[in-house]
Amino acid sequence: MIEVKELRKSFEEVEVLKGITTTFDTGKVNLIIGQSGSGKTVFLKSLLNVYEPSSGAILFDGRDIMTMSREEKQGLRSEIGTVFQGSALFDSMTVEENISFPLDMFTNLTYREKKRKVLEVIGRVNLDKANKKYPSEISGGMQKRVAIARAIVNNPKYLFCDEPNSGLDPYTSNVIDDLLLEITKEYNTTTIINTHDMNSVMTIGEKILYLRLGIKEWEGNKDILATAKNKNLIDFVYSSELFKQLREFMLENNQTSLINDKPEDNEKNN
Ligand SMILES: Nc1ncnc2c1ncn2[C@@H]1O[C@H](COP(=O)(O)OP(=O)(O)OP(=O)(O)O)[C@@H](O)[C@H]1O
Repeated sequence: MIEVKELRKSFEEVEVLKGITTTFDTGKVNLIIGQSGSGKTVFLKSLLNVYEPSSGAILFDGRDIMTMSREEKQGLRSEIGTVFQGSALFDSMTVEENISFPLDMFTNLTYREKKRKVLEVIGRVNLDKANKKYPSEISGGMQKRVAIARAIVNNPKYLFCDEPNSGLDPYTSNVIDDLLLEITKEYNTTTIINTHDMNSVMTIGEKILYLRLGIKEWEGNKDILATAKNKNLIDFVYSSELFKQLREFMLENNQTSLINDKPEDNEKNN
């Protein structure tokens, strides 16, 4: 679980994050959404301590990153898996070598132990036939799966993904979404994903945090999204004609979720 309390981040005179308080539960997929410039990347980078927050608290299962020693931060770093935009793979390394990288960096495992773990996650993301290939020899969707395999190879407690669907076709995006949801359950990770993909929001958004101008404008989940009353949120999520019509259809048919779950009554800040 990650708890965020009154998080603020300024760059010189400009305050980008204006006191965000929220909780991300273990074993859940948490999505951060919002218009360009709303502060999603600064928020994610603050959680990862790439940016030092100006004030507030960020607790990783009770451990406040703001008061940790350098060694404690390094220890925490080994518990975090990341999937960044563009997959960020090493071009000169094979799929297998790319995936082994965090084990080489953060563990003292033997070659055989690393190999076993790498082959296990390669199987998990269905890349068995690609392990000796280089990133340039595989598709964008496969590269994303390599990045996900690399993020989970060291059994992280926390999984951070920045725009995991960017540049992918809708079918491949669904494959990646399904994989991230399954992995979150199997590895019991606290998963936090920055996304612009409204399909992801409606299918895997177990928790959705909507940022606007650096504040938490709304939080909820995919099941209560269609009935949310926050106008800014509605304008943002249902800005495309297709999603607008889908929302109207769902409301008319009293079906607030794409999946037939019962909506939970936990909408806040609407
Ligand atoms: N290193 C930085 N120094 C100064 N200002 C920054 C820095 N990084 C981001 N900002 C500012 O913070 C604001 C939020 O930027 P951020 O990148 O977090 O937006 P975003 O919601 O992730 O946008 P997008 O969806 O386009 O990626 C912007 O006004 C941006 O100019």
